[in-house]
Amino acid sequence: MSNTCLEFRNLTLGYQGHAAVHHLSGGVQRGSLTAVVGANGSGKSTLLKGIAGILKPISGACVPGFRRLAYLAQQSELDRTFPARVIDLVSLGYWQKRGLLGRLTAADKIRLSTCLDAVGLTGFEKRPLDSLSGGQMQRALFARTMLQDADLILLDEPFNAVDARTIADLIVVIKGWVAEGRTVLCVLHDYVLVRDHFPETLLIARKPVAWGATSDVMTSENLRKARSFQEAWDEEAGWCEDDAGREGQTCGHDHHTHLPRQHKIAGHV
Ligand SMILES: Nc1ncnc2c1ncn2[C@@H]1O[C@H](COP(=O)(O)OP(=O)(O)OP(=O)(O)O)[C@@H](O)[C@H]1O
Repeated sequence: MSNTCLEFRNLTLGYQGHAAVHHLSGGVQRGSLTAVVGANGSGKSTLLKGIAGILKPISGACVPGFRRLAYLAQQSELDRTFPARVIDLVSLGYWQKRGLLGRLTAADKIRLSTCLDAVGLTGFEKRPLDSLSGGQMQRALFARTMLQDADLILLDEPFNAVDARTIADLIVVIKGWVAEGRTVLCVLHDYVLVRDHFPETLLIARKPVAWGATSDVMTSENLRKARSFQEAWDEEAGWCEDDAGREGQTCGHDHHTHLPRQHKIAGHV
C-alpha cells in the first residue's frame, strides 16, 4: 500500500470557472497531521471541498489514496434548527455502514456511547441540537466523525467559537485519530495551536506558498509572502501571469489574479 493518502496534481479548484485555489501539487502522507492555514478567502475551504469531491477540479486532479473520508464543514454551514437530538446526529456516523434506516447493533450502541464519552457528552444523548452551545455541538460532530471510521479526516475550522477547554479536549481526539494511523487535514486560524500541535502545515494564498514541517513553513518570511500574495490578488484580472510567464500561454482557465511567480513547493510529490 502506498504511503500517500492523497495526491494533488497541478490541482485548480474554483467556482463558475474562476480559480480560487490553483496549481497545487504534492502529496499528503498517510497518518500525517497537517494544518491548512491562510488568510480569509485564501482558498482553504475550497481545497477541503475539492478533496471531499463536493467541487470538481477546473483542471488537474486530486488523486485519492484513502478508503473512506470524513468531512466536517464549518459550523456556519450547518442547520441546527433541524429537530434532531444529539444521538440522532452522532448516529449519522454509521450512515455509510448501516444506511439511513439501518438498525444499530448492540456493538454499534456500545461504540456510540464510548464516542460520546470520549468527547465529554455522556448524558447529552436526548438533548435537542438547538439547545447545545457551540462547543457542545462541535463535540457532538467529533463523536459523529469518530463513528465514521474514516482513514482521511477533513476538519474546517473546528475550533471556531470554541473555548480553550473544549479545544484541548478535541486536540486529544485528533491526536488519537493520528495515533490510529488516520490522516487529518485541519483548517485553522490560530497559529499558536498550529505551532504547538500540528507537525505539518500547508500555507496557501489562493495558491500554495509553503508546505512541509510546520517549523519550516510558519516563518515570518513565508507569512509575509502569503500576505503579499493575498493583497496582490486582483478579482478583476482575467488570466494567470504565472502560466503566461512559464509557458508563454495561459492554461485555459480564468485565475482572476495577478500574482508574483509561483513558489515551488519542495519536498512533496
Ligand atoms: N460558492 C462559491 N461561489 C463563488 N465563489 C466562492 C464560493 N465559495 C467561496 N468562494 C470564493 O472563493 C474564494 C476562496 O474562498 P474560501 O471559502 O475557500 O476561503 P477560506 O480560505 O476558506 O476563507 P475563510 O478563512 O474566510 O473561511 C473567496 O474569494 C470566496 O469568495
